[in-house]
Amino acid sequence: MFARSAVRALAAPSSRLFSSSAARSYKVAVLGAGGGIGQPLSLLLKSDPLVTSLSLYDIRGAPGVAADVSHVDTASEVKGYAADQLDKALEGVKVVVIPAGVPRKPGMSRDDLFNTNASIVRDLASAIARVAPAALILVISNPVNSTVPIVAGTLEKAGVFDPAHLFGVTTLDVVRSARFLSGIVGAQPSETPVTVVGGHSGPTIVPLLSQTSQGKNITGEEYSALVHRIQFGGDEVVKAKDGAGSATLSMAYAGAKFTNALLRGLSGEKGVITPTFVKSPLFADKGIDFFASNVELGTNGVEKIHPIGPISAEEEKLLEACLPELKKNIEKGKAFVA
Ligand SMILES: NC(=O)C1=CN([C@@H]2O[C@H](COP(=O)(O)OP(=O)(O)OC[C@H]3O[C@@H](n4cnc5c(N)ncnc54)[C@H](O)[C@@H]3O)[C@@H](O)[C@H]2O)C=CC1
Ligand SMILES: O=C([O-])CC(=O)C(=O)O
Repeated sequence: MFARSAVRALAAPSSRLFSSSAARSYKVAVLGAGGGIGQPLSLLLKSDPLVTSLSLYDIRGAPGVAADVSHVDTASEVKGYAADQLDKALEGVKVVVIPAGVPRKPGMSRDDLFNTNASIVRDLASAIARVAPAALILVISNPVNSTVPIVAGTLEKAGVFDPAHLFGVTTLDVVRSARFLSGIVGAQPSETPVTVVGGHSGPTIVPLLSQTSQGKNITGEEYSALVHRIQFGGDEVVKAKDGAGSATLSMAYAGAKFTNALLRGLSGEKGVITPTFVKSPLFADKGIDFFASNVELGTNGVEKIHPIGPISAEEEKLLEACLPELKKNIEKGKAFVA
């Protein structure tokens, strides 16, 4: 994000986090903008040159966040909306990012958030279906394995579901994998990208280290420890925050990174490929119709869902453990909407 020269960094808001070769620009809404993720995410989106207009909504605090963020010296417009202004916040929006909902406390699983977050996400999806049915929707709220099917089901009921427009944001797993692997092999994280497939909770997070030149030689205990750290990176933060919530800053970074990738794809940039949790044919024969894998992002959102490719025997085992859990999470989300 920050260039080596401080002067250049201040003068040029575009950065490594936000690459942009495109001339188009977009109105983006953040629902849950007052929260731990929502605030830094709104700040980062204000710095993204592809975002022309930011619409910040929360049941509390969004106008204040908007006033604050609006002073950042990039050209985009920022408006904040109070609890009773959801429809207004969604007017004319191209992309909606949803970090609304409660986070974990120590001892909780992501699934323990279902009872609170399922209805929050459903109600927001209903409003999107009504006001901005063509918007692309990025779901951050946990449990992602269930909230994405809830949004899909809600849009389906309203007759406006477009599978190319709905994404579960699993970028934090990708960010963590690159960072943790880089630390082990002593390289830059940009040199250690890892494709992460499956879902977004514990054993459903499947990093494909064998597909990377830097990761494929990691074996034995070191391999097991790295996979465990990637799968349970969220717990590491929940524990360290000791009751004050879960990952917010790294998630805001990951959310802004994924949003920028999506906007670049929408703008016509070719070859924008990143893992994300989408309606997917890859394991549909096993009754699993949402799955994270590499997805090419294009002018209409999902352009192409890539197969997972060749994987190691260990990764076959990880996938075996992932699928039944993921299926259960997806079915729980579907049942909630049905
Ligand atoms: N996908 C991922 O990788 C990650 C997902 N998360 C999830 O993101 C969610 C948010 O986490 P935090 O920002 O830390 O929580 P937070 O509690 O700090 O913020 C949540 C915000 O949502 C707002 N909110 C609640 N109901 C709402 C509604 N109906 N409409 C609009 N806003 C509403 C709250 O007022 C609050 O400002 C959690 O579910 C958490 O588990 C967190 C980290 C990573
Ligand atoms: O762990 C949590 O609850 C938040 C999250 O999804 C993550 O940090 O990956």
